[in-house]
Amino acid sequence: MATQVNVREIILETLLLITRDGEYSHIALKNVLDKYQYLEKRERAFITRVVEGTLERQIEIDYIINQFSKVKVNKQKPVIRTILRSSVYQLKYMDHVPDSAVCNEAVKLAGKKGFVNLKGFVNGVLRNISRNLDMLSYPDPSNEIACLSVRYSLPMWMVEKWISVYGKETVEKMGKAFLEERPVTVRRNTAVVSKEEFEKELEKDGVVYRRHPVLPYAYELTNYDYLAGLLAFQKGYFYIQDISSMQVAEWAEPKEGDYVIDVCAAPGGKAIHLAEKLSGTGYVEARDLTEYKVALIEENIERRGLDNIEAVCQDATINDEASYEKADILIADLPCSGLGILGKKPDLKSKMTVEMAKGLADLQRQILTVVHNYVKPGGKLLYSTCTINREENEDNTAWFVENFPEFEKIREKQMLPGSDMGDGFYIAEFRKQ
Ligand SMILES: C[S@@+](CC[C@H](N)C(=O)[O-])C[C@H]1O[C@@H](n2cnc3c(N)ncnc32)[C@H](O)[C@@H]1O
Repeated sequence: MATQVNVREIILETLLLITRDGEYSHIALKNVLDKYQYLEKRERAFITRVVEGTLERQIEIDYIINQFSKVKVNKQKPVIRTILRSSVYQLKYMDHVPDSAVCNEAVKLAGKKGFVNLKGFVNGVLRNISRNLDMLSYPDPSNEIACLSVRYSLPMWMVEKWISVYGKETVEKMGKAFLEERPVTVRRNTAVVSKEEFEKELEKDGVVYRRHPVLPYAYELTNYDYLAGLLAFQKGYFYIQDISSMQVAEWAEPKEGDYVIDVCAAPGGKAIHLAEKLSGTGYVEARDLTEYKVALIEENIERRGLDNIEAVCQDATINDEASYEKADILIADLPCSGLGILGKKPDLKSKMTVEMAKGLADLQRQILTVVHNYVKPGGKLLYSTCTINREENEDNTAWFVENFPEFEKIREKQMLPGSDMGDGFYIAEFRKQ
C-alpha cells in the first residue's frame, strides 16, 4: 500500500513537470523511469500508462470534469487539476483499478500536498463522475469539429486545419491512431549483429518481437520493462526508431564512399542509419545546434562502434562556406511542430500553437536557404519532418523548388497515422542539377 501512494505521487509530480513547468513528456517520463528503476515492473507500467493516458486524453477529461465541477479546470490550482485529471483517466480508462481506490487515493494525495481544505471538493467531483460514467455528455454530432476534438482529444485548431486538407474520415483515423497503443519499433544495427544473434539476444530477455514485413532490419518489440536497460541495447544492437523515420536513409540510397551531411542530426537516428548503410565507407557529418545535442549523438555513435561518422556542433542557420558543394547527400530533418507524433509526445497537443507552427515553417525555410549550398552538383537533398502540417511540408517543398530552381523535386510523401505504417512523417527528395 505504501508504494501505491508513492506511485500516485510520482505520477502527479511527473504530470506537473510536463503541464505546469513545460518539460517534454518523453523526457520527463524517461527521467522518472530511470530514477525509479527499483520499482516493480507493474508499478512502472502503471506510471507510464497513467501519465501518457492523462496527457493523451486531456481534452476529453477536461470536458468531463467541467460537467461536474463548479470551478472549471482552467481555474483550478495546478495540483488539484492534475490530481483530478489523472484520476478521471483511471476511472474512465482503467477498469482494473477500483473506483473507490481512485477516489480515496486522490483525496489522500490532495491532503498530502497541502490542500486539506480541498479534499472534500476532490472527493465530491470524483465520486460524482464515477457514479455517472455511463451518462457523460459529449458535444452534439452536428458540431463536427467540437465532436472530433473531444472524442480524440485533439485541439480544435488542428481538427479544423486537418479536415480542410484531409477530410473528416482521415482525421478520425489519425485521431484513433494517436490514441492506440503501438509496439515500439527498432532498427537492428546490421553492421554489428546478425538477424539470428539479435533475435536470440531478445529472446534471452523475454522480449517479444515481430519482424517488419517490409524493412528487413526493423522489428516491433513488446513485453519489455525498460528498453535502454536491455543488454542488446547497451551492446548497440538496435536503435529505437519509427518505421517512417527509417525511410529517410532508404530514400537516400547512399553509395559506397558518399559524403553525407545531416544538418540537424541529434540524437542521431537518421545519420547513424546512413553511416550503417555506408558499411564502413564514406563519411557522415552529424551536426546539431548545441554541445548537449552533440553529446547525445556521440553517445549513440559510441554504442554502435561506428568510425565513419562524426558529431559536430554547428548552427544550421549560419552559412558554412567550407561545406559548399561537399555533400553527395544532405539530410535536412528539421525542427518541426511534431504533429505526426502526437501519439508519442501527447503534450504537444496542448503545447503547440498555430503561431509556433508558423514560426517553425519560417525556420525551416531559413535553414534550407543556407544548407542547400552544401549539396554537390548531381547530389541529393532530403527534407523531412515528423509533422502533418501542409505549411511545413508540401508548401515548403513548393517554395524550395521555386526559389532554388537548380533543385528538381524527385518525389515527396506525406505519411499519415492510421493510413500509413508508423508515425505521421513527411519526406521530399530533391536532386541538384
Ligand atoms: C527533428 S530533430 C532531428 C532528429 C534526427 N535527425 C534523428 O533522426 O535523430 C531536429 C533537430 O534539429 C536541431 N536544431 C534546431 N535548430 C537547429 C539549428 N539552428 N542548427 C542545427 N540544429 C538545430 C534540434 O536540436 C534537433 O535535434
